Amino acid sequence: MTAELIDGKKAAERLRGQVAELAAAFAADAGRKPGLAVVLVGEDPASSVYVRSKGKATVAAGMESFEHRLPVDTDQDDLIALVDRLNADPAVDGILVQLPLPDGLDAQAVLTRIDPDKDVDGFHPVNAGRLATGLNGFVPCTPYGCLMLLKSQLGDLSGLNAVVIGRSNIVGKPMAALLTAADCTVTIAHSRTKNLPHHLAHADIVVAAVGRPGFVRGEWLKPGATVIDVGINRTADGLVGDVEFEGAASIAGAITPVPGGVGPMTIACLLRNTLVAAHRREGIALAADAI
Ligand SMILES: NC(=O)C1=CN([C@@H]2O[C@H](COP(=O)(O)OP(=O)(O)OC[C@H]3O[C@@H](n4cnc5c(N)ncnc54)[C@H](OP(=O)(O)O)[C@@H]3O)[C@@H](O)[C@H]2O)C=CC1
Ligand SMILES: Nc1nc(=O)c2c([nH]1)NC[C@@H]1CN(c3ccc(C(=O)N[C@@H](CCC(=O)O)C(=O)O)cc3)C=[N+]21
Ligand SMILES: [Mg+2]
Repeated sequence: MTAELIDGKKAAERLRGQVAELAAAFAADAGRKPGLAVVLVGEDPASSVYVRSKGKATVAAGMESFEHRLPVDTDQDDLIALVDRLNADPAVDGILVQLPLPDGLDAQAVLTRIDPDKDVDGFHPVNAGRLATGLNGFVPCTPYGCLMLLKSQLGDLSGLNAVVIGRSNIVGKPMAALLTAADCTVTIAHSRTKNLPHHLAHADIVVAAVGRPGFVRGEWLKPGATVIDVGINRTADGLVGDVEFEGAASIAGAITPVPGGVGPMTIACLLRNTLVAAHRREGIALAADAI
C-alpha cells in the first residue's frame, strides 16, 4: 500500500470536540442545550445501531437527544403527526427521520413535512434548492463530511477533476453540488454510465457512493488520486466499502478506510448542523468560520 490513509475517525473526533465547546457556550447563552430528535420507524438492526450511536454522540457533545421509536406498522398520518409535533417543539432544533422507512411509508412526503430550518439532514427540497443555488442552508451530512476530508487532505480544490459515482439525493447529487461550488470540474457517473474507467482515468478526486462492495478497482484510478469511499456494505468479510481497498491503495495518493472514514464524519456533521440550527433558531451568532 502506498496511499496515505485519510483518518475520518480522528477528523470526526476533532469536529465533535469543537461542536461540544460551542454547544456549551450556546447552553450558557440560551439557557438550554441544542436538541436533536431522531425518529426510527421499525426495528431494522442496522438502523437501530445508527440511531443508538447518534444518540450517544449527541449527549457526548452536550446536546439533548430525543429518540422516537415507532412500530413498523406505523401509518403515514401518525408519522406526519409526530413530525408536526417536533416542528412545533421549541426544545427541538434538529429533526432526523432515519432512512430507509418501512415499505408503505412515503419518505419524500415525510421529509418534505420537516421544517426546513430544523432539517439537519439537509434532505428537504428547500435545502436541496439552497445548495443548488448557493444559498445558506443545511447540507446533507455525508457529502459535507466528505468535503471536509477532501479539503483537509488537499487544501484548495479549485480546478481539480472530480468524479462522483452515484446520483442519489442523499449522497451523490449533493456531493457533486458541493464539489462544483468548490470549483472542481465534476462528472457524475451512475448505472447507465458508459466506460467508467475512461472517466476515472482523469479524476484527481473520486467519491464512490454506489452501494456495491469493492466496485471501484485500483487499476481504474489515476495514480495519486484522492479516493473517498462512502460505501457501507455488510458482507461475509465484515463491513466493506465501494472501493476495492487493497488495489486502490496501491495506486491512489490517499484513501479513506471503511470503517473509520466517511461514516464517523457523517455523525460529526449531524451534530454540527444541529448546533448551527440551534444558533439560527435562537438568533445567537455563530462566527462563519467557527466550525
Ligand atoms: N458513510 C455514510 O455515512 C453513508 C454511507 N452510505 C452508503 O453509500 C452507498 C450509496 O448510498 P446511496 O447513495 O444512498 O445509494 P443509492 O442506492 O441510493 O444510490 C446508488 C447510486 O449508485 C449508482 N450505481 C449503481 N450501480 C452502478 C454501477 N454499476 N455503476 C455506476 N453507478 C452505479 C446508482 O445509479 P442509478 O441512479 O442509475 O440507479 C445510484 O445513483 C451505500 O453503500 C450506502 O450504504 C449512504 C449514506 C451515508
Ligand atoms: N435520515 C438519515 N440520515 C442519515 O445520515 C442516514 C440515514 N438516514 N440512513 C442510513 C445512512 C447511513 N449513515 C451512516 C452513518 C454513520 C455511519 C458510521 O458511523 N459508520 C462507521 C461504522 C459503523 C458500523 O460499524 O456499522 C464507520 O464507517 O466507521 C455509517 C452510515 C447515515 N445515514
Ligand atoms: Mg439510499
